[in-house]
Amino acid sequence: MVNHSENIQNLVAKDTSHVQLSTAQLVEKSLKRGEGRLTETGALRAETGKYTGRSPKDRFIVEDGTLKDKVDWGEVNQPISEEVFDNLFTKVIDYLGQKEEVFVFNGYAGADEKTRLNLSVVTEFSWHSMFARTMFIRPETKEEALAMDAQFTIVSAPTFKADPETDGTKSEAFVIVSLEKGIILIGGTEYAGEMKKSIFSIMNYLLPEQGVMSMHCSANVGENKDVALFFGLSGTGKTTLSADAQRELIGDDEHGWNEDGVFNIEGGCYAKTINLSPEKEPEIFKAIKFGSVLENVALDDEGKPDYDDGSLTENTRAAYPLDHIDNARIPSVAGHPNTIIFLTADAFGVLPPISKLTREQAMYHFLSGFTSKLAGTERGITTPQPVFSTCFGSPFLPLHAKTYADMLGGLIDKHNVNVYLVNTGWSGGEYGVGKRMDLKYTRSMVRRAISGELALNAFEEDTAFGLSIPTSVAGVPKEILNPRNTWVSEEAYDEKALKLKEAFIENFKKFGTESEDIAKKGGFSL
Ligand SMILES: Nc1ncnc2c1ncn2[C@@H]1O[C@H](COP(=O)(O)OP(=O)(O)O)[C@@H](O)[C@H]1O
Ligand SMILES: C=C(OP(=O)(O)O)C(=O)O
Ligand SMILES: [Mn+2]
Repeated sequence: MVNHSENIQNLVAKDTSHVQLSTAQLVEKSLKRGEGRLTETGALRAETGKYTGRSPKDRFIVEDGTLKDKVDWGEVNQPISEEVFDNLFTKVIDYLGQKEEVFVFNGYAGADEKTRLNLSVVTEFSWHSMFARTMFIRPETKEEALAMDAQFTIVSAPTFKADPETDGTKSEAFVIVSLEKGIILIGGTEYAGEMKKSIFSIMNYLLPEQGVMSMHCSANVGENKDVALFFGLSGTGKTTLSADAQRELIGDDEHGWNEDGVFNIEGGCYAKTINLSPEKEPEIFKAIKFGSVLENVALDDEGKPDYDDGSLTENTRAAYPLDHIDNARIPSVAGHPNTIIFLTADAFGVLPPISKLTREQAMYHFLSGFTSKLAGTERGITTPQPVFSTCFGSPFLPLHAKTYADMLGGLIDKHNVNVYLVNTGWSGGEYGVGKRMDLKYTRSMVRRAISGELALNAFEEDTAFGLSIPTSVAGVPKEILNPRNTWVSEEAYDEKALKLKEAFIENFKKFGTESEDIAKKGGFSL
């Protein structure tokens, strides 16, 4: 029998383990160990080698007895046996035990104290500890951190490579969650995003059990306490659109919604930095300074980042604590949302840039989760891949999609929320022909949706999907509002739109006959 907690405690208690180092100490350590370099604004920059995005095929959940019926097993939540887990756990602990030093960060997931999770993150790399310190919620004092009892522990050993033949993994990399033991074991990959997204997956398991909705969305709040949520799969614009000088940022990626309102799960943001510019995304650009971590961003000899350089990956990243954003709300808690925006990056270029959804359409589109996987975010994705990612976050959902959809439906009704579908993807033709929607237009549309101004406008129904498209939006050229007008050929548009509609219908079959009603009311039945 492996005593997991004793093993972890012994590792943490070693003289050579650094527990709860300050940001300055972690930066110094990282530089001394040759893990990274400083940028001209004092950010720490690291490269992650072969793995520059998440590796979903290497992600597993231990099939413990008590979980069998709860987890939605399949391609996303791949089962792995306790035996395989224990064997790898022992190897990884031994491996880390032989290292000259390891790093430990203790903190929280969840800004709501009633449901927050105590975390411990044990890492081989100093810069990974810095990432954890940046992304999770920091205890106020070191004493508080040292006194914590972890409910979940991440053990990360990126230079430990599994042997699929003997270790029972699919490759050298693995991200294995044991919900029962409260352990996440990561090896073979240096991409830091695995750590934050595995904790998110766990919160998506734990929060619904406590009656709290968990969501893959960003959130911000305006002067009038009007809260907006932006759901979307990776790269669709959650981080970019939630950073808005006119509104307080609650968080950029992971939130809970309880009887008091919404709260952030994290303490930091994780922005994509490809083509980042101070003109288009000033808040994010300014947030990258001492205390931030850059991943796979090109750096010249003088330490100046070149954000246009995607030679290491399209998925270049910046992690920064929430307080690097001027108008961040800390603690990151706010009231109930008035507006929900579903972000989709439609690579076919057929969905309107903004449309207002009825309650039924909202349920249908939430369950469908149509969007694209964008280049670099997952291993092997180099061009946008259309995908149905249920709840706009299927890679992170351990439970059945209906659990989340039912909760959201109930909350939308109770709080009378306006829901919009926003296409941040292609316009004027599909990927390769048209171009990505102009960010400044998306921002204008989103601002007007949130202010309530848009709901008062006149709408027309689109021919393909029955969506309500506003006939005008201040600051946005009229002709881009209905995508049919932006294509060179209307026939070509109609053909592509019909294909997408058929794909929607086909995809929805997986939700079974009990969901037929949702499809019918959402306007998607044959
Ligand atoms: N119309 C648009 N809306 C939102 N983002 C856009 C748009 N056009 C281009 N982008 C770019 O797409 C990326 C969106 O990424 P990000 O906001 O980090 O997504 P997420 O947080 O959902 O993963 C950014 O690099 C942003 O500059
Ligand atoms: C970190 C990620 O999420 P996002 O792009 O949604 O910020 C990810 O998908 O690896
Ligand atoms: Mn993001």
